[in-house]
Amino acid sequence: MEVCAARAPGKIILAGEHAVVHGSAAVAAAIDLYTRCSLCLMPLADDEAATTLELDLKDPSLTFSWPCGRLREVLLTDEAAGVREARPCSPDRLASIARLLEEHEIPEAKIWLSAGLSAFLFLYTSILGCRPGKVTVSSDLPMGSGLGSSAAFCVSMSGVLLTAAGVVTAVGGISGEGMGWELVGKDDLELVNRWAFQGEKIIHGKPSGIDNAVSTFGSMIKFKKGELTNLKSSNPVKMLITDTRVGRNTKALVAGVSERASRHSDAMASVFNAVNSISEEVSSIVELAANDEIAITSKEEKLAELMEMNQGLLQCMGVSHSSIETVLRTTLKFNLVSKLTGAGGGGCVLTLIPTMLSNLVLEKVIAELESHSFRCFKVEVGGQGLQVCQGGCSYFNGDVV
Ligand SMILES: Nc1ncnc2c1ncn2[C@@H]1O[C@H](COP(=O)(O)OP(=O)(O)OP(=O)(O)O)[C@@H](O)[C@H]1O
Ligand SMILES: C[C@@](O)(CCO)CC(=O)[O-]
Ligand SMILES: [Mg+2]
Repeated sequence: MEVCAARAPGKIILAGEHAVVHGSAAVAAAIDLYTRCSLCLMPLADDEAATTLELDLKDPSLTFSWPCGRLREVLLTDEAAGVREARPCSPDRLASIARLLEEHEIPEAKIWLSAGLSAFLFLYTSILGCRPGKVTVSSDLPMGSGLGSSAAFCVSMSGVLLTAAGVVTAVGGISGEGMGWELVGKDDLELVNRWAFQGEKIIHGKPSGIDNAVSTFGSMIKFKKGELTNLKSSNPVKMLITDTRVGRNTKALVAGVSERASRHSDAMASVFNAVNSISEEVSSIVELAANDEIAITSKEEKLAELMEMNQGLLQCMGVSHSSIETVLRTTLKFNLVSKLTGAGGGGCVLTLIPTMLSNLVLEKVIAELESHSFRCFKVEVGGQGLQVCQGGCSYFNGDVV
């Protein structure tokens, strides 16, 4: 029984969501909340009826299983057809995957999982064929809330599958972490990113690629038309994340913005253009070195103003929500600026935490936000991207320990 695992981080978008789908620049950073996938490859048995592909989702505690013979029959495939180039999921293959999912009773309240399950079946069978195995997924990220849960799912899944296929290899441990997680070389990361993007297309419809890129490569990045620039943030950027717990779906929100853009093409082109300028300015500001209190405060004031402007333009795109407006009003009472992050329509909101803000005030802000039944997270911004744990990693109940 071969065992390997991968973990990939969620993300925040500091500026540029939605506009990035239409060619504007955006700025995003990895956060220290992860999705972890582990894989046990089972030996091939003579009795095919006995072999299955199993997916165990720890959150929300559901298990799915497909007989390998049934996968072969419906997908008309056995061997994976070369994994060094990521292939898109054809409409025929997506229809076959939908048939396989229909054979499962997905609870009505969890029907939103179908997109993730489709991406899983596509990635698994494309990379490993119809081999028997058990994949376990657990995540720190709220799903469908703007923190890139779909991208972290596709990146960690692609990472573990490509590691098992022997085409991605670990290059060394992470200092200070004795958990067996290792980094991955640049070319391997590029390959994982291309596969994860194909998975994101199944979940998002028309992703820009920013979420899978920041989850794969980590750090803080500027992203424009598929081009990625690493940003060296010279001072820590502190953000509070508030999850409004209002569920929404990125695919529908992205489609809604595109429809508005086709109804008002000139006006929306100006909106996207303004967002592009905001993202360019945000990316230069985060790289500015500020060495004293005055310089740090001035840098933070500029960032806050740009976030406020970006939020106004997201309202123009039609992706704000009354719950987001409540967060904005609440934090403004403490002179703090917030903007939605990710696709909006509910989900998560970012609040810039100035370096000089006292912990006492921050705790008051959190208490007031939580009195609205929102959930707050303090996160580290700009950390590592994909990490893997190859062979030899101890495996316990789906967690790498
Ligand atoms: N751990 C997971 N297990 C199974 N499916 C998942 C998991 N994480 C994400 N998904 C799939 O991704 C979908 C959520 O993706 P969606 O793009 O709508 O939100 P998000 O990625 O959290 O937010 P954003 O795209 O705005 O950053 C879920 O409905 C599910 O289908
Ligand atoms: C809304 C969006 O811009 C970001 C979602 O995190 C979609 C995308 O870029 O794929
Ligand atoms: Mg997503």
